[in-house]
Amino acid sequence: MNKRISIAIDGPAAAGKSTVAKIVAEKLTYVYIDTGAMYRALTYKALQKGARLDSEAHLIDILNDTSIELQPGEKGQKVLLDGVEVTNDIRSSEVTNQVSYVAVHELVRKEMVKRQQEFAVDGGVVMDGRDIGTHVLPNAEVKVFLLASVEERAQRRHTENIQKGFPSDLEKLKEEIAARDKIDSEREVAPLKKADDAVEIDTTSLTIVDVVGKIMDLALERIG
Ligand SMILES: Nc1ncnc2c1ncn2[C@@H]1O[C@H](COP(=O)(O)OP(=O)(O)O)[C@@H](O)[C@H]1O
Ligand SMILES: Nc1ccn([C@@H]2O[C@H](COP(=O)(O)OP(=O)(O)O)[C@@H](O)[C@H]2O)c(=O)n1
Repeated sequence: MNKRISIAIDGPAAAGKSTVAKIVAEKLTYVYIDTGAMYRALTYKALQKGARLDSEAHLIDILNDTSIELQPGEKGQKVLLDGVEVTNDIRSSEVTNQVSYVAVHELVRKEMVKRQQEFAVDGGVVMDGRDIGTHVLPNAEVKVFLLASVEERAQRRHTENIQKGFPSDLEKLKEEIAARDKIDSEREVAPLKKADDAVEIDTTSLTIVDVVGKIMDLALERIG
């Protein structure tokens, strides 16, 4: 049997990480793990409980009492929070605009990283996030850092919102994406950063098929 490797895909908001990670995982029959969904699920629960998002102690208490499951579903990955599906709820703009404040806390990250590493223990995973190549899977055989201009990323989310029938304001999206990138890149613990050994791919003028092709080439080289 071929070696089952780990593939880490990091990058800023709306760079295309989850889209290509999902396709690469399908092609290789690997498990896809969306780590952003885990931070989103915790944020959703904390907001429901009226928790202060600047209170690390409160958030870690909530997380220690929370189960987050990621399951393959018909339309991509399903997210279960304490056994209840929240796949769509965690994509609300309220969660999107608050999640980076939850993700700054060291103890929260430590627990999330532990859970993520457990998912990946047997290899055969494609994991996307912000700190996968640098902290979660530092020994991943393939590390990719996806980039695109903020204008392109906002336009992609805008098109996606319109296709889904959601209200969408391109200028506001641009500001929100830039604000989230800033918090994610400037936080002290495991900031968004390209791992030294990651391959950078600027997707601004690439199609999804192009990006998947480049990652598959890297993966197949390592799988042998
Ligand atoms: N290379 C690409 N070219 C055009 N659109 C893309 C590309 N990659 C992803 N997209 C689209 O951009 C949007 C954001 O992608 P997504 O995978 O959700 O980003 P991320 O996981 O990095 O936040 C989606 O609507 C997706 O279909
Ligand atoms: N490994 C990760 C994944 C996400 N996150 C946080 O979770 C947020 C949401 O991640 P996401 O991947 O769902 O974001 P999108 O780019 O898909 O909108 C990010 O903006 C980060 O604040 C993180 O800190 N570390």
